[in-house]
Amino acid sequence: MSKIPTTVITGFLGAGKTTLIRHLLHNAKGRRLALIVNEFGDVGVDGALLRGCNDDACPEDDIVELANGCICCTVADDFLPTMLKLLDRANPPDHIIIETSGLALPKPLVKAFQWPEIRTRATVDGVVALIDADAVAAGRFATDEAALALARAADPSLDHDSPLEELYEDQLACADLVILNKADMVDADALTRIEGDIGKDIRSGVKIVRTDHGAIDAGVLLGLFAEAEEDIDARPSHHDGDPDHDHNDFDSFVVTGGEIAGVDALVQAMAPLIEAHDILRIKGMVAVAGRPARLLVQAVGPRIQHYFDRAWKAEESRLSQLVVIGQKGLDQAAIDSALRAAFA
Ligand SMILES: Nc1nc2c(ncn2[C@@H]2O[C@H](COP(=O)(O)OP(=O)(O)OP(=O)(O)O)[C@@H](O)[C@H]2O)c(=O)[nH]1
Repeated sequence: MSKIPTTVITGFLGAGKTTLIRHLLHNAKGRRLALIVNEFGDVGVDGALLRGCNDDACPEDDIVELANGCICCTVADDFLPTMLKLLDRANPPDHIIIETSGLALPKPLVKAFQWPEIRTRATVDGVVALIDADAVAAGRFATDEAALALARAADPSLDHDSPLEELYEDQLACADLVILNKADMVDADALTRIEGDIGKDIRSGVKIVRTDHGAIDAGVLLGLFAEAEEDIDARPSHHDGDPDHDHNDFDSFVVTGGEIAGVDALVQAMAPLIEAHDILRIKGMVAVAGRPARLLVQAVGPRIQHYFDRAWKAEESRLSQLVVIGQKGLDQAAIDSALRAAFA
């Protein structure tokens, strides 16, 4: 029996993993893909985004959400049963894609493929690290010293050895392919510089590909034949031998309410909050008073994006839910009450 290839997509919060997977679904060239989406927090924004694309190429039933934060901590309870269910299907997928939560260390997940029940039936075709060129160019979780020096000057509290940077380096060190995404937002010189920096953190032979909105050919992304679970020891990690890893350094919570008064009110509430607190990511689905469509909200660092993705369905209640993810110690009460100012 041949093993089902699985691609693990890592990448820091907001790097563009969901966007890349949407592109892949639209360009799967006849491959039957199943997706395992590891949400951070229990509001399935990425799963909803993938399902919400209203396209035949999106395999509604083949999108499985893991909502327990970190795959590596819930391997036995959550990840393994989910994998086995996919593998046991009468008509199993041709390829499985795993979107990690954006705060996940890749290595423990790859290790899960060594479990006897999985090892004989699935293999890690490749670990893909998606890098947010815009964020790295701005010196956020960059190894680039010039950018980092600039960021340091702007922010004396920036810690070079922060878990953010370790996570970034771990994702690169485990990768079989690096995708430098958001290439549209950064000039050519900066891209070349970032590639040089990334080159120091990746294993030899690993290629870097530039993308805009994750637009990469399925033939480049899938079929790397890495069998990553077999050579896991060749992939260094800051957390080798460390059973207690770092996701405890992050906080996440959900702000839930009814309708918001308007899009501007929400943006006005969010922008100063992101600046004042250690917020890495805000995303969610929002009901806007008087509007039949659902508003998707995405903030990555200081950039806030929003668009109406589809009409609310009759059976859905018009609830607004925003997931806030940040460094440990977020002032949840202050953030919650400031966001609530936007509600109708
Ligand atoms: N300009 C630009 N924006 C992008 C690109 N790729 C993604 N984005 C935007 O960046 C935001 C985050 O993208 P997502 O695909 O949700 O990122 P993610 O990695 O899945 O995020 P998490 O799951 O929260 O970690 C969205 O607003 C995207 O529209 C790109 O190449 N260029």
